[in-house]
Amino acid sequence: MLLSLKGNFPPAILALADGTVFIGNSIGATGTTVGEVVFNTAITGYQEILTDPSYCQQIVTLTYPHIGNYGVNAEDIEADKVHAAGLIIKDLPLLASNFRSTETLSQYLVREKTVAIANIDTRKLTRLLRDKGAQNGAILGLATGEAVTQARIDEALAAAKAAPSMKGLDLAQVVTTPSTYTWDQTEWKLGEGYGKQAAPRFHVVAYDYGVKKNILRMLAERGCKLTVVPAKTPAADVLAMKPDGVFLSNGPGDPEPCDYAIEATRQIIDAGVPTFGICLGHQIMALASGAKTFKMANSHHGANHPVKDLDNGRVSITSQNHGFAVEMASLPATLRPTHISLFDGTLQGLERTDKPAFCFQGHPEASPGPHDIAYLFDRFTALMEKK
Ligand SMILES: NC(=O)CC[C@H](N)C(=O)O
Repeated sequence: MLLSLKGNFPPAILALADGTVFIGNSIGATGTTVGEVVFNTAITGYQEILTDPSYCQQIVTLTYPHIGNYGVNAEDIEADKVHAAGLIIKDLPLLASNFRSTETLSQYLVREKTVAIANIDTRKLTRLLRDKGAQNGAILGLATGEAVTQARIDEALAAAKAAPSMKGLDLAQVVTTPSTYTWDQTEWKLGEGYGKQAAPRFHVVAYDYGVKKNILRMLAERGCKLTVVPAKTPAADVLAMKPDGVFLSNGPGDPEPCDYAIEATRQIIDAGVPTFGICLGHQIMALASGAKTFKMANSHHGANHPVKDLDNGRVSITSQNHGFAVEMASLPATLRPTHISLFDGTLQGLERTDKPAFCFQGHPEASPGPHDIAYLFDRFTALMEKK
């Protein structure tokens, strides 16, 4: 039997901007955190989710009830630190058991200074978020010996209400790398760990708007030598490197205020360089091509989202993490829809009809999630090959 750790952890308060309050236990750092509360339906991959830079200023609720059961390790990371603003779970199992585990989830959260709450009704919270749409929240992780008082609840409510709206926030420039670096790590293999790219066939410049490491690994695995550049690098600097292709990464926040990225992407695509964008990169490519984006009422976060390839009717189960989307009705003649979500019909993939450029809203790099749509990375190398 998995024993709940209730009682061994100090209390924590979760308050939503609409006034809803949940009382649970603090399983991470002591203190207050605020952010947009979203729910993710993946059943594994909590460490990849916590470290995904696209979760900057978002508090993640995991709908799967047992989180922490296989511990954490030094390898399953998508960035060098936790980026999620906080974590909400139902049950933290007493035992963390896995041959790769080096630490428990709780120890990791404390070390990463991440505020987290357990032992709340995550089903109730998820239904509320689904019915009312995205909203801000705050978690107060109390210290041992501290009690939940009306004053602390009011403090949490005030923090939730004061949190900034995700709409209009440019967070790519907050999480991007401060300087250019090269990347040669390839995909993880059982018994071997991560590999090293030895014989590159292509030089790809990757714009880092909050890039997940597994994207870089999957590109390196396919023969790409990577130069990762800061989000605000001008197109001229990138074109001067004479890349075979340019990659536009995932990232947090609203794509619309990222005018520097939209302008650079326009110039790179105009120059005819093969270009591939994922998630925020997909939205930026769409904006650079004349389409519009909008904030979704129900964002997509999970590892089980069906997406249809409109060219062949094939359905892939995909990993998703976005709160904005490209408006189908806004597509100019030069943008062709290639994929749609079978959950809500929203746009999932686009291709330029006049240039070698395409993009995807979900996450072909998975991490966590299924690998069904990894073929998009091969499509990118094929585009560079052709060129
Ligand atoms: N994972 C991402 O790149 C997310 C893109 C964007 N921040 C959104 O929420 O839609």
